[in-house]
Amino acid sequence: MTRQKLDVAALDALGALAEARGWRAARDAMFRGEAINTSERRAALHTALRAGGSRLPSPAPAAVRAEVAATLERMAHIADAVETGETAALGLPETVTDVVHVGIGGSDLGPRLAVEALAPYHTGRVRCHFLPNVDGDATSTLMRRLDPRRTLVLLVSKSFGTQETLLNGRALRAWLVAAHDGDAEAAARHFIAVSANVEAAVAFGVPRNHVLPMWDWVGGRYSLWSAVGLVIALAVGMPRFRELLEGAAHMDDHFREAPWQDNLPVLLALAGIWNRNALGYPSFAVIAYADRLRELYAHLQQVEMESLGKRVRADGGALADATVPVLWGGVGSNVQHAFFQALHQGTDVVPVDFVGVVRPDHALADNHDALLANLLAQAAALALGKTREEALAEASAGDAAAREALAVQRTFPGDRPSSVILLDALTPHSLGMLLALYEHKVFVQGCLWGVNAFDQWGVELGKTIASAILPALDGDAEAGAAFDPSTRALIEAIQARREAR
Ligand SMILES: O=P(O)(O)OC[C@H]1O[C@H](O)[C@H](O)[C@@H](O)[C@@H]1O
Repeated sequence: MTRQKLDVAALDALGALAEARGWRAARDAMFRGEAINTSERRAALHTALRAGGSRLPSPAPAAVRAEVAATLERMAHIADAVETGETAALGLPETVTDVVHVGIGGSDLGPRLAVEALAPYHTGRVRCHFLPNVDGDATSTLMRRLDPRRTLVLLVSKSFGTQETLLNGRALRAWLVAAHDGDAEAAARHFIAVSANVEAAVAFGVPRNHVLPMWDWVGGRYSLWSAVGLVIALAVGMPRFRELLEGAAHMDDHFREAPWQDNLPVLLALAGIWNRNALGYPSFAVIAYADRLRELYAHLQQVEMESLGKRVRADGGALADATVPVLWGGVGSNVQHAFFQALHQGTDVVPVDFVGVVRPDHALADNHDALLANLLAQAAALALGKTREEALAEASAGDAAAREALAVQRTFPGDRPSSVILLDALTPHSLGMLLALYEHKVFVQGCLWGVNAFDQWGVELGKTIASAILPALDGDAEAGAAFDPSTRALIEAIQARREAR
């Protein structure tokens, strides 16, 4: 259900634009596995990861499908072993009570969202913990709280070169080696790695048969469907993980079959393009009225902003239009009591996607009705607003001038766009559909803007500078001298305060 500021003529014009830009041919090229990520000369075949759940024949290369099936089998062995307590047979610790998933960005956000969203489906065999950040606070807290002998560590990194993940991995390795009285081989049994860089994982010390592959044709932010999602399978069991894949595959089928007029990802994409380029709205909010989807907006920040945060076209040419709006969000109804004031009466219009769930997984019907009523009310209030006359009719106290002044404060402009996405229930299947919906929305927008939605060069520069800063922070004066005056001053300030302790 949408309340977008688009009339039929505008929608038709946008649809015609999508057709002229060849969105269908581009989509088919993606599903076939053509190298549509041109700057890295790679395919973007995340859809092949879930093709087993599709009703349509998969156009992905047979070799890709075979690797996907084989990896799913390996994941199933591990998940089943954890569920039945027969881990020792796979060379894993005899008892596993806790799983620590170490990974950041795409190797964190999607899996973490899914594990939280599917809480009612958890088998209860293991507790899952996530360690994305390099901040040692969380790492040391986990090492204090968990029993190393019963902990399984998943090192998840497509590149196996990510600083945060490797530092946390090394800290956990030292913790496990100490718990095994210096026996590195015994400690290695506690690790499983997921990476496209298998050799680096082996060099780190993960036994080769504990390394699950991913591939250069899966982008990090599209990777929860791969072995990167092993933690999901450990939390909910492999059959539920396959239901998640199936849900995504059903959205893939819809995306492949439906004409643009009925195609949900295309329609979401067109509404977004209209809001950004025709109406000039600089941001866009995703508000889930479901606590278990509290990380949805964070996952979508990466899916949308890393994919479409580009300032040149895929061919290097200049862009005609602005691209991705700033995506932000939170959980309703909490955020109504925080930032909704600005959404209703602020000077910037912020289009909103409201995501709700019709049937809850609990028996507190009154709570759930109130939750849904709030969702519906906010979408209506944004759209309809309140006129000055209505506000004036409500203002009873004071003289005419005071009532008039109050009425102005209490006027809502309305005419603020939103879409409402309702899931029948929050299940592995519907979650899969929801996440694939946004993936394909991004694909269509990338196609219309002419940008490569599958690379992310913009994250490199900061990483390079951080590596260069490390020796300077450690006191290498020569390294420090190479930086700009602000960075130099900050390094010196940090050093001075360290010495002052
Ligand atoms: O999975 P990894 O190779 O460790 O990468 C983790 C993340 O790091 C990078 O900075 C990229 O911006 C992300 O797209 C990626 O998901």
